[in-house]
Amino acid sequence: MSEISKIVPVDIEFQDLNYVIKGRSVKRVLKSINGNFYSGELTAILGASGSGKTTLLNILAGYISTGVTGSIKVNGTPRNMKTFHKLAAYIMQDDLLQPFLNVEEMMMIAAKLKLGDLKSTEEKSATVNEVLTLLGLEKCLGIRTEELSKGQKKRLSVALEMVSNPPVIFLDEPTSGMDTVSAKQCLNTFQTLTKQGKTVICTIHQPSASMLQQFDQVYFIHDGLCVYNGSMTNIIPFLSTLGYECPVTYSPADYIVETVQTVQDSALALSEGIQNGKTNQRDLLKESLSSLLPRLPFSIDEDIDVPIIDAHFPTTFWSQFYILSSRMFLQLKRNKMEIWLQVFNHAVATLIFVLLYYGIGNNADKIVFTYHYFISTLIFFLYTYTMLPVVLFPTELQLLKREYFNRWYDLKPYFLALTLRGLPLMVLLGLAFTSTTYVFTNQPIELYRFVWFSAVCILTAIASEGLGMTIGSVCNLMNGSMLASCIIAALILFCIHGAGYGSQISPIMKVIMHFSYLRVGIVAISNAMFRNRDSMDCVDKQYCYYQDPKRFLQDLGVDNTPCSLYISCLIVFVVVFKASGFLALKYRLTSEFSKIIVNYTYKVFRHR
Ligand SMILES: Nc1ncnc2c1ncn2[C@@H]1O[C@H](COP(=O)(O)OP(=O)(O)OP(=O)(O)O)[C@@H](O)[C@H]1O
Repeated sequence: MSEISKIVPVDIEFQDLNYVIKGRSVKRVLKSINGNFYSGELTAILGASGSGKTTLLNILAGYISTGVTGSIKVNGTPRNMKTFHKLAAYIMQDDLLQPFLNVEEMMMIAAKLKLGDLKSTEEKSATVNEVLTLLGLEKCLGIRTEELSKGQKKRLSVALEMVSNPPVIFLDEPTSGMDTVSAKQCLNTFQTLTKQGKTVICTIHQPSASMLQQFDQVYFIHDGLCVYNGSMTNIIPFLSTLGYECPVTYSPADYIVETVQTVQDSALALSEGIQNGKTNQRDLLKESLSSLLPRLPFSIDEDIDVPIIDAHFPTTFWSQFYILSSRMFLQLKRNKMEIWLQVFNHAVATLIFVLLYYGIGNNADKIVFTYHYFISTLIFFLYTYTMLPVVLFPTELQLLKREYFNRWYDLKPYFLALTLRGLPLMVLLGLAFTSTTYVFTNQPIELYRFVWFSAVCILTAIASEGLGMTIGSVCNLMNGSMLASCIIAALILFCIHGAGYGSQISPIMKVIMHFSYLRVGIVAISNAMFRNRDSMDCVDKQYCYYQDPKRFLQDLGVDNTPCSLYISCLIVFVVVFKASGFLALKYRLTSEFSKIIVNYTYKVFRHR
């Protein structure tokens, strides 16, 4: 028997399921609903927009847990999320696929991450081919994901999860945006999966009558209540018993949705008639066939066919890191546009800096301009590397969501791979920028000064990337851009405050200013570049105040602290911002983590 046809039947049952959102007002999205979804069946959750379909799917898949009460059972035993995660795959509505990779590469990466280190490459390749053939994608092997049609993309999303052969598949509106033919093809695919004994549950928005015939079970929701639960063929008799006659020209599904919205109290009547989902108007034949399949309780790990190596994941930390790094570097290599844009950005900036500050480096009359050059350089690195993740990370998050939620890998190896991905280009372009501008602005040709200067610039860039990642993880593009601009402005203000009047800066203000890593950077650069230096060139030596650059350092309020201390301080900033980026990402992706923070904050304020 082939790998993917070995399946354990999984039934899902939920009772008295409530979901309450506590925002500005309390909203009860699901109201004590009940239901049973069976293995080997294709189930649709239906209802008007805003009725609660996605919410129910999210709760059943375990994507939402805060604010949920009621019981969810898997094969008769209470759902254990740790085990259930290994049984189920969740394909979200706005699932994005990794760009710049072809179908075969995507599938092999999924296989490497999901099938673990215990299976050979040949075995993984065989599974990939089998899944692709099953989902009708065998001819798309070399096609890049962005060139696939909407239907092919959705099938690829399913194929990626199918690699580990999950017995339960949740899909949020898998046919939205497709024409009827593609939508029916997609549903045919899901029917094929149910024939292997899988439990396939999806939400569907406005399905055609012929599409509905493909479902074994339909579950209608209206305003958080279940208004029908059973087979399509039993809808009309059920409605009839409650006094609602569906006209012959009407699709029963449209009739239910319209009736509950337009006829007063009909939703309550239907909900009572179906006991809010407790009753299931199933086909008797299916019921008796389904009862023949043995159901195992899923309380122990041995029930699952996926090897578990790293407590929760099929592969070790370093395998995950290696696979993810390889994928990221392959994508970076193919994303020529991103590389060229960064090269262009640095080249234009270099040109502007050279034109603005050409040859001034040893000129005491122009020492203020030299200082401007240092500050502008830091601002360039701050701005570029903060804004890049703020702009790009919200999309990256969408890509990350499905893979992380479906337990392909842990966040730590992903974050490490992501951090290292941009580093070579950042260092290369950064050094090209600093060395060119350093030479053309005529700074002292002394290795240690150049090394300090470049080190501060690169560390500023890395810290800024961490800052940008933190903002990009918790904010969307618009809010993130605004927040980043405010933070950048504050960092610059604290950096340049009191320049020229250094002796007048109060000691407290000096301490506060060091919370801006830009300030730490500029102090480090000023020290490295102006201290222990020969007299600078002057046009008029008699009135050349800054001939000894030490005076300039005094006016800037820069004391004699060793440069290495400032570099250490910058490294601390790098660590803090990277850690905050990681925590922000975890907060965004893990509802449990968000819950811990919310509870902790609540406790702190309650005890005050
Ligand atoms: N985070 C949230 N905050 C406030 N209200 C929410 C939140 N999530 C969902 N809701 C509300 O819960 C209700 C159900 O939302 P849900 O997304 O489940 O509907 P749906 O039936 O899937 O709709 P659609 O077909 O348009 O996607 C809606 O009224 C929605 O406004």
